[in-house]
Amino acid sequence: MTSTTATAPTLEVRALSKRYGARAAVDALSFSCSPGTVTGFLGPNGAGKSTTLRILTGLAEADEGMALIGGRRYRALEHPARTVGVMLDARALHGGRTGIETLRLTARTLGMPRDRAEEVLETVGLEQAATKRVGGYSYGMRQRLGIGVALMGDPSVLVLDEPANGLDPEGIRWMRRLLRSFADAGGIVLLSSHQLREVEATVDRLVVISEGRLVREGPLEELTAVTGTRVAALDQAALRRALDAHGIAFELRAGGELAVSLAPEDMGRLALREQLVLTSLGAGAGTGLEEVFFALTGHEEPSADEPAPAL
Ligand SMILES: Nc1ncnc2c1ncn2[C@@H]1O[C@H](COP(=O)(O)OP(=O)(O)OP(=O)(O)O)[C@@H](O)[C@H]1O
Repeated sequence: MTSTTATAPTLEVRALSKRYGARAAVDALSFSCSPGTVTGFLGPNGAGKSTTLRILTGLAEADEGMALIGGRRYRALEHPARTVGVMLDARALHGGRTGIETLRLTARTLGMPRDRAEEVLETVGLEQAATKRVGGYSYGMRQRLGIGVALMGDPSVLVLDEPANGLDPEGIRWMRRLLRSFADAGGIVLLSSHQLREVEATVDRLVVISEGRLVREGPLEELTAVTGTRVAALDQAALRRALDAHGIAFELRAGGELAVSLAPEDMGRLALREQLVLTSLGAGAGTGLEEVFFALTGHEEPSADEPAPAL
């Protein structure tokens, strides 16, 4: 989105449902994205991300509810491809055309000036590969070209399905800068991923789904905030009684520790007062990131000393 483009309309998914046979791919899903934001649409494989994005971009019909851009369905937009830039599958690009041919064809289809293709080629960093056939592109190069096709009509909304797939760390940094400046100019970005780590540095909001349903929606910092304390005592029963007596909420966590809604310092004070011998005490009982991870993987978040998944 260029700085001269009018502010983006809001993107809104309202009570959206879609069934395939007996199975609900999307189940009463609602969320929204405002101009100026990059939203990560996260969920494990089969969660319903692609189905939602396909309905949003007019490629599938909802059974119930709706997906709206500026209050309208994609197909009811005056200039859909110039309002919403879409990349659902970069592998679908025609392998026999060169990069520049692909962009020129898209420019012509969308009624954009011919030199827009060169401009976009530069934006996506494919000048060196302009005359090479797309069939010979790496997956990461195809992703760049796919993002170029999405940007062609100078849209105010970008919808990208797994755009980080196949990008190397430099490619991910490039994408982050591109999407950030798009949003800073007032655009909306909605991008899907099945890996929080992959998009953590790129997005500023998360919409997390699992089995077609919303798990969490909100700012990244809020959803990944580390709060509370992990604690264990020599006498766990006495620790639980003390917490109960003070009306302090706790949950049992892996390894027998308790996740307590207190700052570590306050937990330490309480233990001193109650004469409890603590065997472990640490910040980060977590609620946000753990739930996000659990929704994505069905497992708890790896501890800090386990290596994070590679980018
Ligand atoms: N055309 C279809 N026909 C039948 N079932 C489908 C179809 N499209 C999706 N599904 C099913 O709907 C559910 C959601 O799939 P969807 O592709 O939307 O999930 P996803 O979150 O995008 O997953 P992935 O990350 O694997 O692409 C899955 O169980 C999938 O098998």
